[in-house]
Amino acid sequence: MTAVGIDGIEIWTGKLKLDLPGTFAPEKGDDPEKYTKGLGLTNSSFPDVYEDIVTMGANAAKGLMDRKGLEPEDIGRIDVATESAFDHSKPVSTYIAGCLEQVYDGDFTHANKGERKFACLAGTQAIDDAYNWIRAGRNRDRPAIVITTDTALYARGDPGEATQGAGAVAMLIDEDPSVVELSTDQGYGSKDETDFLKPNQQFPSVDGKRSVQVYLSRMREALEDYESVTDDIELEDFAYAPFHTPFPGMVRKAALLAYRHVIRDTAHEESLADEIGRQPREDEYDDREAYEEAIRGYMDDLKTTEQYQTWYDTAVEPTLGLSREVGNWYTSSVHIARVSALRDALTRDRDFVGETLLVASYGSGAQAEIHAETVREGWQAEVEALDIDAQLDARYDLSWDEYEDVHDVHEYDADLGREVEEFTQPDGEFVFTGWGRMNERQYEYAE
Ligand SMILES: CC(=O)CC(=O)SCCNC(=O)CCNC(=O)[C@H](O)C(C)(C)COP(=O)(O)OP(=O)(O)OC[C@H]1O[C@@H](n2cnc3c(N)ncnc32)[C@H](O)[C@@H]1OP(=O)(O)O
Repeated sequence: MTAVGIDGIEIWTGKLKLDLPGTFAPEKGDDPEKYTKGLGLTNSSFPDVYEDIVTMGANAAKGLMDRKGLEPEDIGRIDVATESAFDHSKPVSTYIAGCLEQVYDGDFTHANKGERKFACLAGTQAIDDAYNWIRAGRNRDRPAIVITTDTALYARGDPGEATQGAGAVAMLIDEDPSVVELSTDQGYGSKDETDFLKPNQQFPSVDGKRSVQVYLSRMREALEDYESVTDDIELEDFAYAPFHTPFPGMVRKAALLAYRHVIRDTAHEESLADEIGRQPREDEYDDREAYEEAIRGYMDDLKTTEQYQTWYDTAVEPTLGLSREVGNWYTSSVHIARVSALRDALTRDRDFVGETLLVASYGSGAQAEIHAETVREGWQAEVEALDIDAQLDARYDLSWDEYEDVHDVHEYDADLGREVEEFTQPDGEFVFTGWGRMNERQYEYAE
């Protein structure tokens, strides 16, 4: 079977940044370490006044097409995953295709376009759709572009305000890919949950603490479902485990839970037994409460062991590099975790072809999905081509007052009563220019 997977990746960050420990924490009266150590975040990216989900997505897609030498006629499909859409009918992919048609000869008339929604999981689902379309032989030898793009903003004063972010990732899905091949095996954990939602409103209604528990429960189910279609997972089989990362502290919790699950009844559990005992088994306890108490105690001990720390530092910590610098990018979040892992492998000059990643995606509402990806010949050149470090360095550092203005600019219903000037100069990129006669958003390419 011909390999199908990710052939190229491009990232676009919002061009502004908010320093969480330095600017946000003092205004909130918080200890800066709540951000750096607790949540695990240093900065959040924000969109400048002329940026939105369309400009960020189109800029990422243009970067990808230029680097891969592609024209519109080469692309068979454009899918956008977002939970920040501003239009209930016209998909964001049509706005993005319209942008791209301004700068390329030819058009995307022939391309199938769509928009995927399942909170942060939608990007992974859009990759699945493209994979299935290629596997079904309906692609006429053409690749798909999958774009994940979000402005992850929360209402001012919501606890989620600490975990905002904005950016986009464009990925080329093709046969014989140069970055990773996707596995056919997948595991799901899916339930109707009311933890994070936006019923006809821009900013989410969030039960933050519950959303953390829902994330962990769906992940555990997805892991069990994945194991039901594959052999039991062996820790040694995976070089990295990129998770959906709303904030790195969330992944710290998920990784510990996954590790405990995976090592049960293995030599790893035995080798820890002298130090922290064996894992509690439910049938050894009178009731569920006592069992859960024992599990919590075991987890507290487990996270301090050298064995666990070594695995975490090798397979998980390196996936959090970009997230710490940009915050939550919703649909893009697991995809920048994958890129962070690949960048770590590059830094370490790892002999990486044929190694495997265990990728764990999640969307509120709620569903988790787990699958494996195998690193392909060519990954190195693709990762070396990314210019995300330069983009991060060039971000404008917002003061508190400027942050308040930027939040208002991007809030649909806020009435500032004055113009807010842009903080950066557009340079060879798509920009938002205003509204048209049917209230559509309009864009231009700024040379
Ligand atoms: C949204 C998605 O993308 C989908 C999902 O993944 S859902 C799962 C994640 N949920 C979200 O991201 C929802 C949006 N976020 C939120 O609602 C909130 O930011 C939150 C609930 C995650 C945290 O809110 P909070 O109440 O302000 O923070 P709080 O729990 O007090 O502190 C955060 C962490 O910092 C730690 N901390 C606090 N002060 C600290 C300090 N001075 N030093 C070190 N650590 C500190 C806390 O102990 C806590 O860590 P643990 O959970 O490991 O104990």
